[in-house]
Amino acid sequence: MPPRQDNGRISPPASRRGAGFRIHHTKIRKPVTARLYLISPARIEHPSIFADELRAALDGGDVAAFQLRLKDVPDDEIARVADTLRPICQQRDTALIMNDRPDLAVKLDCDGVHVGQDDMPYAEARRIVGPNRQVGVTCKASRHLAMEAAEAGADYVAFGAFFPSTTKTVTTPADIEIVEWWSALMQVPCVAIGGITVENCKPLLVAGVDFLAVSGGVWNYGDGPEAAVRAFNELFSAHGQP
Ligand SMILES: Cc1ncc(COP(=O)(O)OP(=O)(O)O)c(N)n1
Ligand SMILES: Cc1nc(C(=O)O)sc1CCOP(=O)(O)O
Ligand SMILES: [Mg+2]
Repeated sequence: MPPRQDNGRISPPASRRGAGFRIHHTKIRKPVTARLYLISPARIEHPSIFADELRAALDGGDVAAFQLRLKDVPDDEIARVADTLRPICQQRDTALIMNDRPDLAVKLDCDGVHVGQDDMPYAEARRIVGPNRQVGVTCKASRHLAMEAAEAGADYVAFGAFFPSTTKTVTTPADIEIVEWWSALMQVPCVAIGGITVENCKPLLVAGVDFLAVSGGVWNYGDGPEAAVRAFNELFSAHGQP
């Protein structure tokens, strides 16, 4: 059976989902309208409690990717969290992306890895994860870094930070114009990150962003994560309509 093509996303056949180590991984492809790329909190103390929050968030609507971004956490703890959250992501065709660590992306059967400029070069990450997993690269506010990453084969480039973030203090300010420029010229999808909320994201949609990477704007949303995901998706649909 050929893979199902659905709004720019290719899903594995149902018969191959959740059946041990996967050959086909959920892909991040250029979408027709913007999509959400959810970033985890930096610490998850109780995986089973967070699993309920993630389920609720994903019940709010479409989420293209969920990045496990645990900082200063031992590998065995990352493994425990990934093992708890992987089936939730797989069930909903949400790509599970490991932050910083291509080795763990492979070991923990994630769909891809995100690497920053201080983590390792794109080529090294690709060598470790192989051709079937996604590799995304932080390009801050640099056209040059983004062109280099896309040329090298990155599955997406990430620009930011567009707004002040309460999740990460040291960030490079990025201008929305870089998204306008990228989306007008390039086919490789671009992700915007940094302090993005339901309230402030509209200019990024107008600029043609492919994915909004959001942490605080979902987990700290007044009405809860499910309502945040629903509100983002309503904005995406409204923006996609003529
Ligand atoms: C989608 C996405 N974009 C950018 C980043 C930032 O990555 P990096 O610069 O490596 O910083 P840390 O996340 O490792 O603190 C990201 N994680 N995801
Ligand atoms: C992980 C990260 N990287 C950034 C960058 O600018 O590269 S901003 C950021 C934090 C994202 O969380 P929030 O949506 O809560 O601001
Ligand atoms: Mg990093």
